[in-house]
Amino acid sequence: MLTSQQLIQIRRQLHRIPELALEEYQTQRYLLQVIQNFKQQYLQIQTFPQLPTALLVRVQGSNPQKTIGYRADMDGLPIEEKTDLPFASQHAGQMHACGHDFHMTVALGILSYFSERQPQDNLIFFFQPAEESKNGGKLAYEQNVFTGKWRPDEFFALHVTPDLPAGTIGCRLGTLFAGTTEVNIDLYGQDGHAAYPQQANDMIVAAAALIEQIQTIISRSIDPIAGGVVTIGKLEAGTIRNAIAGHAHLEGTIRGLSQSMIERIDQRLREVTAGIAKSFNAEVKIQLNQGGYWPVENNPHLTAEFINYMKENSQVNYQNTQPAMTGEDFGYLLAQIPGTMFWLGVDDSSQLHSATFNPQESALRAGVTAIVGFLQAHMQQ
Ligand SMILES: CC(=O)N[C@@H](CCC[C@H](N)C(=O)O)C(=O)O
Repeated sequence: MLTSQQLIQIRRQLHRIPELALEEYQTQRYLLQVIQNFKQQYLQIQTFPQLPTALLVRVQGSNPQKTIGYRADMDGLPIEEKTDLPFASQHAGQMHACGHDFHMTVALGILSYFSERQPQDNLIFFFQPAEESKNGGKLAYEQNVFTGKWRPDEFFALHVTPDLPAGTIGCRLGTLFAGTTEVNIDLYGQDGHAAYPQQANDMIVAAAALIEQIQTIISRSIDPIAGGVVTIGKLEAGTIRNAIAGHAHLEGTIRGLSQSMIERIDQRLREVTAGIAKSFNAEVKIQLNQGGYWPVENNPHLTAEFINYMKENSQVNYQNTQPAMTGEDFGYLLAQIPGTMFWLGVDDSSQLHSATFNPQESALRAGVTAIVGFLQAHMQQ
């Protein structure tokens, strides 16, 4: 079984080599290298030409009643790391700023344990590409990655959170994470000289008006108790100070804790964008894409069992958590296969997706121990 020091070394190596969605080749090679050092007797490894960076590892159970899936996402983010850590990202402009290096390391820790102590039930570890964008979970499901003996009956996964003490497990019955819609908007007007605005149609001004209007969707169009989010995270327009921009491109994300909330916000965003396009005499192209980012709905039965185990185990620090507006394409997988998503605390003052995110590595061992314990107890149910 991997020692605490080995877990830290693995996490640091993964942290050095973040790769973007569907480009996780080096990450996959490294995972395979680590797994080759485990006892192979009960293991089977599968890769897929249709989703080449994905990786499935199956552990044959001794007396299987079911097949339990455990998923860890693999991709990093297009963020330039600013931590100054000795093991900081070696890939310019890319960073494991969402803790997927932790997710993979904890999965390897659990896998190493069960490679040496054959589990009663079968286990399937799904190392999933493309969680941050391009919905790798949905792609895997639709491309029949989980067929025959590779289909789990249940699925579990964690996400790290800087908001809980290191090693704390957090979870809740019901909805854990929001569903999200990816937003792409292009506004087209007339470019021209900065000195002659009357002869042009300025898309920077139109984009500014649109962004202001978008802020009214949450404050004026939806039930404040229900909650929702629209964030425009990227705006591109113009080339130089003395030219009027004829094109603006906006990217953002919508979040809601229910499908109906997401649809309501989607609809208002379309209406507001059409209104701005009309008032600025602009052409507009709007693309709203939910993909696999469905609300993460925990299965009542499995999640109650998970929470009870964590609460009753004196070695585990457990906290009930509120629903979060983060998204996850594990929501899509949980809509197909029952299961539970939960948090692992990593105690940091920087948030997820921050260039200074620096999770506490003591959470690795605590996470492995808590999850191995739960899986063992769950197999005896
Ligand atoms: C945990 C986390 O941060 N997940 C991502 C999921 C991406 C959602 C989707 N691509 C979008 O941008 O809407 C998140 O941003 O919450």
